[in-house]
Amino acid sequence: MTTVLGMPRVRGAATSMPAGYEPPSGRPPTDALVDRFGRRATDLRVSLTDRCNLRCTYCMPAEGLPTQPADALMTVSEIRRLVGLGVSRLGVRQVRFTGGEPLLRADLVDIVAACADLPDRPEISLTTNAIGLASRAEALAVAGLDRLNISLDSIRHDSFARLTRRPFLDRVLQGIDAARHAGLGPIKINAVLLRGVNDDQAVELVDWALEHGHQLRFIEQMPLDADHSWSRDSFVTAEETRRRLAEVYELTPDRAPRDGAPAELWRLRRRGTGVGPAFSGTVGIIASVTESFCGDCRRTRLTAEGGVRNCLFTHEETDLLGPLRAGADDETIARLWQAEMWRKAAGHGVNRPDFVQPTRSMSAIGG
Ligand SMILES: Nc1nc2c(ncn2[C@@H]2O[C@H](COP(=O)(O)OP(=O)(O)OP(=O)(O)O)[C@@H](O)[C@H]2O)c(=O)[nH]1
Ligand SMILES: C[S@@+](CC[C@H](N)C(=O)[O-])C[C@H]1O[C@@H](n2cnc3c(N)ncnc32)[C@H](O)[C@@H]1O
Ligand code: SF4
Ligand code: SF4
Repeated sequence: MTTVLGMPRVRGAATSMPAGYEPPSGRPPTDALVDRFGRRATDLRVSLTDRCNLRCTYCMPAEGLPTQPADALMTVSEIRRLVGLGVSRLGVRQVRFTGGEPLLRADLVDIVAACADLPDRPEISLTTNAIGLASRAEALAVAGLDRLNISLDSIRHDSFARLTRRPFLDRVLQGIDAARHAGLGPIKINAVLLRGVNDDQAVELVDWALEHGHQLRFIEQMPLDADHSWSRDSFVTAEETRRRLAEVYELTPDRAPRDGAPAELWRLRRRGTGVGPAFSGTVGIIASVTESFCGDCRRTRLTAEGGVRNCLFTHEETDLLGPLRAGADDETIARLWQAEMWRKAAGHGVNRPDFVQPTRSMSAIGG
């Protein structure tokens, strides 16, 4: 077992610790965003809004959710201050903007530019549903966006509309094209498979992605939907996804170091004897539930209202925006941020019998 800061590093079995291990209490011992299990958060995910123009069934309810008033959201300068503090004092190296739908922020280009202009500029990425990206991809690239991940669960109009409850597939595809033309590729495409809706479409999604030069990642559905419709017995597991792909492709694990990434990469080779297109490439599988990667977690999150969350599944947050608006200095804010990360749990606990879903759902947390 490797140790960081003299503490055991959690690997693999994310929710269990070595017998007898007592995590230390008290204050974190360095200026980084460390937790009691020796993990160091260098990857900051910033939610820019809790609003969205889709209603994906695994995320939001059909009628939407109450949203925060505009003045409760972090402004461009507040985002720059917190991201800057994370980068200059707390070891953050990567920043990802998410939501809700980050493209709904009219000032998204300004937010990206403000963070790209920081000393020790972090890598800047975006996770989006791509609606409205067609007209903004170029400006985002010029502002300093390094890369982006786009969510797309089906390339069939009927399934897309059923999953997202909106008929906007063409707009998403236009957004993806525009991003590629703006030089924002290679683009990662995130797809959640839902039983009875698109679980029969894994291979066609892979074929489409390979044909267009995108990297597709299948994501296990997590119990973070507002409708609480997730069921342990029916979500599509990584294992099942691999089985479906194996009917058409030979899958071998990619040997590149995973380096804390949620996606496990698999190399694909189409089976057959020269019949059909000879596609090959990689596919990612994000097995958040059945093969969790919490032991290597490098994440810290800011909600759109400036609260720190140490995990997607935590039930608690520490407000940073309130103190910032009240005039707190960088030292005070950094200590609050560190204290929240210090109490991060070993893992998400979804597989434990006493698991309780967080009150906030994915769009409100920032996925
Ligand atoms: N378990 C877990 N899953 C997460 C977390 N953050 C995001 N996800 C899931 O991972 C999926 C992919 O996230 P992305 O926003 O594309 O980011 P990423 O895959 O971490 O980013 P890359 O650096 O591009 O690999 C999301 O759709 C979520 O379902 C997290 O902190 N924990
Ligand atoms: C919450 S969305 C926010 C960004 C943007 N609206 C989008 O959809 O890309 C971020 C990611 O979370 C994923 N997501 C949402 N709910 C999820 C759930 N219950 N389980 C797994 N992934 C989920 C989406 O598929 C998307 O890739
Ligand atoms: S997954 Fe993204 S696009 Fe879909 S409802 Fe949630 S926030 Fe909106
Ligand atoms: S569930 Fe929590 S601990 Fe696990 S990878 Fe996600 S944020 Fe990290």
